[in-house]
Amino acid sequence: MTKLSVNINKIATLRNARGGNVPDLLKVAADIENFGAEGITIHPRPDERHIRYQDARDLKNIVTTEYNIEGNPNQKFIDLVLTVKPEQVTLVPDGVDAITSNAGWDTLANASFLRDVIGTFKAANIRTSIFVNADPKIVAGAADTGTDRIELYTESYAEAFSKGDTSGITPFIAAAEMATSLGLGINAGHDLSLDNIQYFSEQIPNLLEVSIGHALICESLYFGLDNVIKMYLNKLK
Ligand SMILES: CC(=O)[C@@H](O)[C@H](O)COP(=O)(O)O
Ligand SMILES: NCC(=O)COP(=O)(O)O
Repeated sequence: MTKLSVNINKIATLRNARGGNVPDLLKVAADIENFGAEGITIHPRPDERHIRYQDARDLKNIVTTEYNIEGNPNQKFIDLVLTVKPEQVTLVPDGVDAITSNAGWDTLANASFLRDVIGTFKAANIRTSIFVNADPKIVAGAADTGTDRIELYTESYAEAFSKGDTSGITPFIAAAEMATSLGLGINAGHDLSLDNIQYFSEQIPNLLEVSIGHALICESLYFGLDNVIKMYLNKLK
């Protein structure tokens, strides 16, 4: 059974566009859970262009499912996560000026840094995940850091799938098999959508969780949040 965690960055983007509190991020998060989502994901970025650090703290009192905070582990992010204590933290190596996440960790080159950060979060009883490309060597490097899970960076799969090419799944199957053989849990995310999610979840063994934001909010413009969440849950059965 694969859990659906809804990334609510785009709700914060919409709210910030007018400077007020519409839509109310906390109410939307609670509604998303009531509609059936099994987790809430946020990705506070240093410029707070969507999720603000205060949002991350406020959501702690609202989220009753699984709370997942993603981000690049600079000291401010580490302090935030240790204060909020979500169920899961996902480490993403995003540049400050990147428009969105655009790479997974090189777990070999950053082994000692990642080991330290993972150790800090695990000592606080927070489950850890590392965002990685679908590469068995990189997955093996992630296992060496002591992380609980990896998050497979699915952009390349989504891009190929949108052109009718399902062979983009092949490296993800190899990476997932490596993860399972090393005892790592498997999450996935980035550019997953109603179009590509079912094939991905059917092909990837032991997929524990997907986090989906951009496409899910876009699809909700046409079908409504409640319907879209149920459509995802149906495809993940
Ligand atoms: C980690 C990841 O894959 C991202 O998709 C992410 O959390 C989205 O971030 P933005 O909403 O800032 O594009
Ligand atoms: N971890 C991926 C995520 O939270 C959402 O990514 P996207 O669906 O906004 O591309």
